[in-house]
Amino acid sequence: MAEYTPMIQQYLQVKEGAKDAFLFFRLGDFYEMFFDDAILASKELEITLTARGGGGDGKIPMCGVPYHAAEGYIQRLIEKGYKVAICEQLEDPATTKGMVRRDIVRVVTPGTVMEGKIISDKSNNYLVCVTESDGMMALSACDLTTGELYVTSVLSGAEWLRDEIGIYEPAEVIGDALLLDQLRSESSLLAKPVVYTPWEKRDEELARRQFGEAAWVRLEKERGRNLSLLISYLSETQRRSLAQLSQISPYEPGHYMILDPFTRRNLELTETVRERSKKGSLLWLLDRTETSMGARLLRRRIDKPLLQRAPIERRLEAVDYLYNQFIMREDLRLSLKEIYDLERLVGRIAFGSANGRDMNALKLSLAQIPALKQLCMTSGSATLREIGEAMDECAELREDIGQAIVDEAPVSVRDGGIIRAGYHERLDELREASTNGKRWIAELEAKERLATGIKSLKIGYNKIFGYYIEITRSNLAALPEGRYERKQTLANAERFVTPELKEKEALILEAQDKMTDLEYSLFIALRDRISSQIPRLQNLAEQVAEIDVYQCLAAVSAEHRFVKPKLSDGYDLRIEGGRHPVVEAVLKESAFIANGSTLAKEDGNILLITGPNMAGKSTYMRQVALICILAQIGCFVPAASAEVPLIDRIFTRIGAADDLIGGQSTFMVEMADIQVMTEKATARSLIIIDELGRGTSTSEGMAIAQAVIEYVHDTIACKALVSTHFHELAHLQESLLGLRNYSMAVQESGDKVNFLRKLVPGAADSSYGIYCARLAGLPEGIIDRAYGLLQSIEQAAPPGAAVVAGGEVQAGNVAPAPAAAAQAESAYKEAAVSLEPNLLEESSEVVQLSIFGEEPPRRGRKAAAAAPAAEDNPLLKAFIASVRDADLMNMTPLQQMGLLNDLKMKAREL
Ligand SMILES: Nc1ncnc2c1ncn2[C@@H]1O[C@H](COP(=O)(O)OP(=O)(O)OP(=O)(O)O)[C@@H](O)[C@H]1O
Repeated sequence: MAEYTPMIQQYLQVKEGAKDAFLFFRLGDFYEMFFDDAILASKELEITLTARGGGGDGKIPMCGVPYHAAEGYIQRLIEKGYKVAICEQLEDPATTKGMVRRDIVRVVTPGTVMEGKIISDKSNNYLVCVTESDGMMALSACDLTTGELYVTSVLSGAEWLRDEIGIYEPAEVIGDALLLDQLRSESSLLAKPVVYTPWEKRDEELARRQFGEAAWVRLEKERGRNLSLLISYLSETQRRSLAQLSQISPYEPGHYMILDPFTRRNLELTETVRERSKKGSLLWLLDRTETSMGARLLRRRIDKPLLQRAPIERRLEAVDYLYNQFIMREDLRLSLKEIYDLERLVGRIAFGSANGRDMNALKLSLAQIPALKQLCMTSGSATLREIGEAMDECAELREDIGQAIVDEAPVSVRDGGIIRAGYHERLDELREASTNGKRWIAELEAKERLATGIKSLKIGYNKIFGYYIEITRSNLAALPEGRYERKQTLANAERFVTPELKEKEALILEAQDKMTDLEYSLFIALRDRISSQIPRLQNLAEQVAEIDVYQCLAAVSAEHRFVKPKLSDGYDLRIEGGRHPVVEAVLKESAFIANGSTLAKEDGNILLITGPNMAGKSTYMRQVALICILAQIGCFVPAASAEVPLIDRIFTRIGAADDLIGGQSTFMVEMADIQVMTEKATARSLIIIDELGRGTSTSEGMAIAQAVIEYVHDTIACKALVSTHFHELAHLQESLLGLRNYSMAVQESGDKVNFLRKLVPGAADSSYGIYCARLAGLPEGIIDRAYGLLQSIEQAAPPGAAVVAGGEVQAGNVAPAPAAAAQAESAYKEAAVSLEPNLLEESSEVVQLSIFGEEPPRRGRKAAAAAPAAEDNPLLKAFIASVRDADLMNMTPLQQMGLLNDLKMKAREL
């Protein structure tokens, strides 16, 4: 094989260090890409693919982008989830003999990008690092644009890692390869695509230097290991100072409520299930923050409700005070409005990309601090006073910027015009020289016009020829011969110079060069001074964000008539007049029907909710969860009154969110989730299950539902809201002391059904499914046929077969007729005798149901009568034995399901 040219060899050598990234290889005014990089980049960026000789066999694919426009192309690749390594020329080609040295100066990755569309004002851009050793797992989450760095650890647990990552919604995850493989297989759970980068290298020395010895020694071992891995990755990709990462924020997972990704999505905390948009989410309702930092903090708080009483009370105290202080809220708002994104400004200062405008934005923001501080310190809230007292105004930084930078600073920091007059003596002198020179030139122009009598004579300037005297062709005849030296001929003019003019030009240009250099170095010195104060500015940013969140939560609470929740010491949850905050907000004025909730040891901690489709069951269950979350983030809650305990974890199985997961059946996902729930839920958890057991056949679904409810009741003993279409489960209220039947009331009038959205005691007895199907616009043909079939089933069943035959709700009768278990059972027995042959299979499944639990909910008489005597049939004997020996109480629902399936297969052979 022929040898590559030295340049291509250099390229290949550099590319070795950036195998998983596009290599932007600087060649003069372009960044070029070669080989496969070029082929892929030309597709992704829609730029022309060419080829060049470079030694080797055949031509090398190549494409490129101009260096001044590279930023846009890099952003596009990052948004598509790629990485870009930028390779610069490290020597000036003009002064270098032979090949210029080139090397990678930075690798831009989705988790480390500093600018562009991917960086949204109101959310963080996290790089997450995961590690595991000696049975401990650690996770750190770092946002380079704001300088936030969180780290935590637990005893190893795959679900924990999944839940924790779900909270950060990172753009990129790095760390132990094995962990990453696991996470990758679950990445459909995350809201946005993630780039995974296995990374094993650690640099503890660097990490110690970065965070300081004092902070380092306090870190738990696995956390330290994790951060030294993170720092090694950052230093290899960023290759510059990371002054914004000055403080580590370690936290204990046990201090926060746990919300798995399903639950966060089901409850629509930060985005809606269907559109995945912020609009319609809890965050959307709550976000009245005035600053970007406030918006991000609010989001973090929603993502991590607290589990400890004292900090919740502290937050509630501030919200409570501001709730009634409209004028104070307004004053705070006006001040906050003027504050720019301090965290991101600080990020840019540390990164070295801040310009004069950023400095001014910092100055203007700092100018608001004294007023903000004063408002807090004189407030009637202890929390706000504490924040106010701790606020460092950073006044000298504001003055420093004010003295140095002009009010209307240019975008570029290299072209001058950025430093204020009077700031630096030498700069003023140079400016004077340059201004004098320019004045001299203006005078020369006037003088020469007079001397030559050419009125259109003008003195111009361009970068190539410098200053020149320009005379139009028509006036050339009037110019005395030899007055100027000819320099350049244009189509309709001649350009001239004089030695005097060139002399002045040299002076002016020299002054200008020196001026821009000096301005640049003065600016950098200022930026460095500010950079050394980053931790102070970061603290301030945090305080501003916190104040912003309090005014925001108070404003929303006041506007939507929320009340202060009482945190109960014990176990009980009592909500009066609870509302779903978002559904209420989108419904027209006071159309939302409030409902209370009592989940208490004495009054029942499981609500089994039946009711027709569309009746408001899901809304109700979500509202209870949201009220708990709101209370634990330190916000008022949508209710007439609320006493809530500290919930350690919320599990939800609601609605259509699971349909989003590819590959697995809804039912299997539900079962797997319930399996996690049985393992992780504690007595302090809240479980919400919508339409439990819906993904399988009626009888099996019902069996599973009952088994799960019994397990929650007997073993976990936590609070639970369970909705079901299986009205037959109502009988559980008799055997389970802690379970209460409730239903969503409806009112029938004629052939119309009114959804009253009112939770009433007792079970419902109809699903009004066909009615809802009509509301959804199904063709009348289908609706009529369905009613016809329903009627034939009803006729098959004798009067009173409420379970099968539908409701007894009378017009004007709010509460549904109680479908008591005894009544339902006898109705079912009657119905089973006279069922159509094609419905017999259904009834035989009921028989299998009966062998499932120790206390069968009901038996189908017909099938029972047809059963052969066991002693005549060895198969039946074995069948009965496997039922008898099954240790139901020690089985997970999944195992129970397996058993049921087994029995079903055996039953077929009988
Ligand atoms: N308390 C309420 N007050 C007023 N409107 C409500 C209330 N609860 C629910 N709604 C409205 O009723 C609609 C249906 O509610 P929801 O989805 O909770 O019903 P559901 O009983 O869970 O139905 P399905 O069983 O079909 O899922 C909601 O979109 C909402 O607009």
